[in-house]
Amino acid sequence: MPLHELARLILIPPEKELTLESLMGLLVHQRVFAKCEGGYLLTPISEMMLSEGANMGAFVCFATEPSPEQLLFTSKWFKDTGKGTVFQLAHNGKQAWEVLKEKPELGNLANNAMSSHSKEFVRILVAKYPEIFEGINNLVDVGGGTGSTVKIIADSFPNLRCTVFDLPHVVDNALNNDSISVVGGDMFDKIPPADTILLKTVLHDWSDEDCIRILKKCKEAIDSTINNGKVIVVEMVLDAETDDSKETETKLIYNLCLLFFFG
Ligand SMILES: C[S@@+](CC[C@H](N)C(=O)[O-])C[C@H]1O[C@@H](n2cnc3c(N)ncnc32)[C@H](O)[C@@H]1O
Repeated sequence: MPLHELARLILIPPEKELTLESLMGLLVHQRVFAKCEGGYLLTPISEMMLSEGANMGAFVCFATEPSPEQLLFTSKWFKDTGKGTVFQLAHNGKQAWEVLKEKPELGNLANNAMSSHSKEFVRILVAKYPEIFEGINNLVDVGGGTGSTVKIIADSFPNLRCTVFDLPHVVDNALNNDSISVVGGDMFDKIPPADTILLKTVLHDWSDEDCIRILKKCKEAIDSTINNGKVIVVEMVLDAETDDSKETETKLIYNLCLLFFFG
């Protein structure tokens, strides 16, 4: 795409086109775009930010909000011997989930980031590892956000009854349809009963002690009369066909986000 066309599409006034060109130069240097004779091309990095597929753009928006200067706390955090996260240091000790509740616009960014992650990675999960879901009747996706993950699972396995379980203000925005139940609550109190519990990109947010508390609640939720009950833990899905640089960038963006929000 030529520069002037790009400027026109993203509503940059002509007097700022020169600055846009400098910015594009920097982004070309960082391999976010490539330069060709007629203008600029997408690279594997910018392809990841297209709205279809693994839209890491939503992740970048989340990781750089509410304000980049908070990243300055990272240096302080490394030197600090306290137990909190970078995010807590920048927010008077409050945990990320509390602040996401208090600031709905930031909460929406977080939910969109997770949802875009799910759309790509759960699609790979159900296509490449269908055996994980075979033989199960009902599944609760704990910390399932607004339900993108269970939607893909329910569409792929129509006989499976799926529930999305998350904090009440999060599931308020969840998809609600015949194949999916929506339950609001706190996983540290009680998880709805099921024969299978899914924890996708949830445990990494918590300390070892908290993970043990969550896993004990999962065990309580699985009916003891079922002998094939299970907990499925998904942290990272790798697709053998995925371009190496894409995979590296995905991990980088993801890990930066984790470092900042969850320590
Ligand atoms: C990193 S997100 C993962 C979302 C989703 N599993 C996914 O992969 O798209 C973690 C989720 O845990 C939820 N969560 C945090 N504390 C929770 C709690 N005490 N009980 C239930 N869900 C909680 C958050 O609201 C958020 O949706």
